[in-house]
Amino acid sequence: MDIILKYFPNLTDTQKAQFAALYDLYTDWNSKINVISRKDITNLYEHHVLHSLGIAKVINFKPGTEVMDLGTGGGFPGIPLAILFPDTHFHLVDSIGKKVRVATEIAAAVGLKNVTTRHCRAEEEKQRFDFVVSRAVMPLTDLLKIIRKNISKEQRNALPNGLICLKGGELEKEVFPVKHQTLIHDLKEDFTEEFFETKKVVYVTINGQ
Ligand SMILES: C[S@@+](CC[C@H](N)C(=O)[O-])C[C@H]1O[C@@H](n2cnc3c(N)ncnc32)[C@H](O)[C@@H]1O
Repeated sequence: MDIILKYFPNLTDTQKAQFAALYDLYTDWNSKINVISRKDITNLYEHHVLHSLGIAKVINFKPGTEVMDLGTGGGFPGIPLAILFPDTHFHLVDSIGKKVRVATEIAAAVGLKNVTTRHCRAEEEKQRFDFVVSRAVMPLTDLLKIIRKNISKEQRNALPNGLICLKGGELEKEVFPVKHQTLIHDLKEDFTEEFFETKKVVYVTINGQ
């Protein structure tokens, strides 16, 4: 938990309590339904919570922003972002029902009013959003095909609407075929821990329909 305060020192007491509650909640739910690698649970704050918050180093969502987390699993990056941005709405989607249940239960347990969840394939989700976020789900070009229908035309943030995903390692081959305007942000510039050495945030601008 200290690592969250190290990089996000201005949290309210409510946010601190919500982040602190995640450890016991994920430890308990993960023992029943696997949403993160069991041996990685002790690294929850660094590898999962802080990694998810890496998106906040690229964009500060304005109040009223609508975001979909595609392939949220047990709630990453959606739940940590929903704690950090209480005035932004996060819609968490996953095709595996029991994982969605974990995300739903944890969001309710920490009292998040800005989160909705849905058990479906993202291909079936027709709602529109300002941004889609995603971590460890599918290659960039496949994500772009699915979410084109979901990005709204209306702009309300400093950055144009689009896709923001967390990626690791060698990205050249994945980004090269993407025809849209793309920005790659190295998380090692923000977070000094070795885990972030190869971690990146990829932001792709999408012209909404
Ligand atoms: C490796 S997990 C990552 C989960 C979470 N984003 C995280 O970082 O912990 C990939 C998730 O994407 C989901 N997924 C894959 N394709 C999907 C699709 N077309 N629609 C919705 N969810 C999908 C899977 O069910 C799985 O839960």
